[in-house]
Amino acid sequence: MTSPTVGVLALQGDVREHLAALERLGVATTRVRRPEEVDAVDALVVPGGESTTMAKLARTFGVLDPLRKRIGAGLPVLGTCAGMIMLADRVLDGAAGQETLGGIDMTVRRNAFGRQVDSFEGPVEVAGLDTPVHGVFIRAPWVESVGDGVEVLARVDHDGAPGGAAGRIVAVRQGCLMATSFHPEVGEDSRVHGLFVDLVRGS
Ligand SMILES: NC(=O)CC[C@H](N)C(=O)O
Repeated sequence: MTSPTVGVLALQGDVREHLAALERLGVATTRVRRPEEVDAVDALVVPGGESTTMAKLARTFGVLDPLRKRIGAGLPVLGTCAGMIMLADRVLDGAAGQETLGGIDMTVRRNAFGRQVDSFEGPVEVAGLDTPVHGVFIRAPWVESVGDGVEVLARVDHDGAPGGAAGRIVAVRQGCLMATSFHPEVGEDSRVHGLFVDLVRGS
């Protein structure tokens, strides 16, 4: 796919920052809020925000099931922070009855980095990038466990230092689904979005 249109799920969260990051890469973008808009995109970003609110709004706006269907049919999706939770097949410490879109065979722990350190920043080495990105973690989840088909792209130590093999999983990929615990849309560095756009173009 040479010139894909990438949608940003625009129910709640930091939609504008994702649109800006994609536009810096020269990608055509659009906001997705209604069922007919779900069908109009070649790929989707699910932003950071609040996953329980986002899931409820997705149900209310009638896009939860259409999105699940498209993800099942191979729609490439990047989820960041709350968006990572939305892409998880299993959630720990979720709200009662919390729904997700699912798609990535992983168990995500919501608000995992704890209340004291619930926001921190630091360098994150991401597979496929030459130098670390500046990771911004805001009440971030981590990935507790992944299935066999899931590639781990990044880990950090609990305190936010680069984690190596022992660190917590903060970025993953399964097929054309990608998720990060941190917010790559904050700041001017669009390289994580670039990795996603490469996936979209290759799909
Ligand atoms: N910055 C974020 O997206 C935070 C995610 C939030 N803690 C949630 O559970 O949805």
